[in-house]
Amino acid sequence: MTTSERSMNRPVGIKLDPSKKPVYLTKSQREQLALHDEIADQKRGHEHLQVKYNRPSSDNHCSEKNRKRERDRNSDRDREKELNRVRLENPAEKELEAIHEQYLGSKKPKKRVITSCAKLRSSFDWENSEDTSRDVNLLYLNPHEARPHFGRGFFGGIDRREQKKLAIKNERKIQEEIWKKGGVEATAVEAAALKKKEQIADLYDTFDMRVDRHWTDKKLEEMTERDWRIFREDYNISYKGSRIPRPMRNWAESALTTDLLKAVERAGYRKPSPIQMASIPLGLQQRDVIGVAETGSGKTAAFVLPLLNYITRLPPLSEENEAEGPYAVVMAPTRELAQQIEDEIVKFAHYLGIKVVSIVGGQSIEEQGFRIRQGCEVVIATPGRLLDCLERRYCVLNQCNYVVLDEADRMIDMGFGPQVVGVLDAMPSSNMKPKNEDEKLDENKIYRTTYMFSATMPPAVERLARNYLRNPVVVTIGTAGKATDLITQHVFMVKESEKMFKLQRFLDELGDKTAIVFINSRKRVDTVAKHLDKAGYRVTTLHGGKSQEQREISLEGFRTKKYNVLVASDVAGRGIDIPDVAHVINYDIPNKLEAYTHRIGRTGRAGKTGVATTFLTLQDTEVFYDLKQMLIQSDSPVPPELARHEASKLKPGSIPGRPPRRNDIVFTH
Ligand SMILES: Nc1ncnc2c1ncn2[C@@H]1O[C@H](COP(=O)(O)OP(=O)(O)OP(=O)(O)O)[C@@H](O)[C@H]1O
Repeated sequence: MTTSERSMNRPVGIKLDPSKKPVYLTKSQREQLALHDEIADQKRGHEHLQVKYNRPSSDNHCSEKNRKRERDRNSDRDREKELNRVRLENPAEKELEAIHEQYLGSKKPKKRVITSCAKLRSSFDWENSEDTSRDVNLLYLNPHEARPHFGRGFFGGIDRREQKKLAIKNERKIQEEIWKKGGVEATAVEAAALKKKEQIADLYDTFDMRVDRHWTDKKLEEMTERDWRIFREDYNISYKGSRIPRPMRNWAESALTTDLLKAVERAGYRKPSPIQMASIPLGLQQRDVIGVAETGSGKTAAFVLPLLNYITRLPPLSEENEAEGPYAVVMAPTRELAQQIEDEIVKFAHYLGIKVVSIVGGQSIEEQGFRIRQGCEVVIATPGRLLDCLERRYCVLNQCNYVVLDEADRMIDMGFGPQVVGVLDAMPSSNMKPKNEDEKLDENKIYRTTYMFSATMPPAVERLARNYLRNPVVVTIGTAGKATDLITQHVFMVKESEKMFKLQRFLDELGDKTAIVFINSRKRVDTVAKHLDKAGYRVTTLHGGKSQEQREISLEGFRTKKYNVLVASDVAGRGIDIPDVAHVINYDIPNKLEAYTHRIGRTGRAGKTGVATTFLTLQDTEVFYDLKQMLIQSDSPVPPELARHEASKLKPGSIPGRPPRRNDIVFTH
């Protein structure tokens, strides 16, 4: 290009005349000049190309248009930059800009931050038509279409059975092609794996996605994951733990021995209760279990049956090993409960011919020691007395690998924690399960199995469990700590002086039914019982201040309905199973709500309904909050005096005058 040609196209304001002296150009003028020349060159080149190929193709035409647009945009941007620069050289403009920046923020473009996510995001610049996967895989060729199959057991109209089958068919085809191309043959393992997958896919034909049958109509092998989920929901069973075996749906499906199943039938237990369904299979696999279920829901059989099943696996006691102690130990907080568990074990061990000994306070320790040394498979004990026996060497636990802590929280609450730990430490530790929860247990090996059961599980028990249980499974039926829905709860706000009169009114309505009246202190138990006795009621008492013999006579008299009112302290609050108690009356409310749950649980047992009445005074503020929550939770009426009392609105231990937190502040205009 000649100089004259160039000068003709110069931008306005920059004129060059070669005949005149050289002109000084500023930097910006030089830049402008260079840009102009560059644009002119490109334009010419393009015109040249167009002439060469005569007519531009539509694509070329498009891209040329785009390029032109891009060039225009660039020159606009340059012009704007230049204008800004000139403007900012002016001090007044500079000041204006600074003020603008101060109040309205900088106009400078923000640097774009590329997040790590954005870096990884891939963008494909190929088109659908370029996708080659459809040549190889039929699945892509015929993408699955949703068809109107609603109401026929398919999810969202998708026939998963067909989908699964097609997927495995294609997988086999592709795999075979790969083998063919590579000139190799499938190994037996690979072929078997493919075949197995096909078989699994075929199974979809018979069940799984179909919801036409309820789980109760299905055989065990037909149960799908979904059925098991519904089953657990139906019985309110929830688990916490790993590698959990399936619950049992009925006795026939359990792995209990025939003798035990016969004993279950003999006891009249037609169907297992939810806690039994969930925890018996766990016990049979020697898993450690923490079982939390409502009062009267059959927890005793839930630990007794796996315990007896375990004993049947061991050699019968002989002269050689009977001095080594029992095979299993059950600990319970009270003597009455220990004796009740003994009865339950004897009931289920009917066809096994095993010996059970109970070791509780109030009886001769020497005699108890003698009975153990004579040989027994199971010992039921209160922790204090058992530790005493162990320390005096009346008995040893050299071959005991099965331990049950019934009402574990109560034992800790009563201060028996050290004794429980002492007994656990006296057991052989060589058979503890591996700490690693992924390690599979050897079915033929004997491990130490620990069971903990209660209707309530406060944190102190969880601490004990952490130290002595290995990878336990926590089985909860319903809501932990909640009273069973079979009990109708009433709470009355009364004055202390009104209690006796009101109690008598309730007892008058009993007829031939039975009632337990709970009172917080032994002394008051005796006083109230005396009063009722004088008034002509058939009353007996039970508390820790009575001799063992008196306690047994009282309980037996109440069981046989010789007496229809039992006035008792908390000794009778836990575990005691007396059928058909119609009414539980809390003459005094216990100072902990867990005790309340257990006390009222003496009624409404084994599927029967019951009534619980509680007298509350204005001095019992300690439990107001928890009691109100409990009543609300179980849809029971809350007396208005309790509902509006300040103590029922604030959890004990929380600070009423706490300054409001940031989130609590409400701004008003
Ligand atoms: N599967 C069953 N079928 C029928 N009755 C049962 C079944 N399981 C337990 N029972 C009966 O239910 C009653 C309560 O059982 P159990 O004493 O074991 O309850 P629990 O859960 O231990 O109660 P608590 O928490 O008060 O100790 C007992 O009389 C028992 O015989």
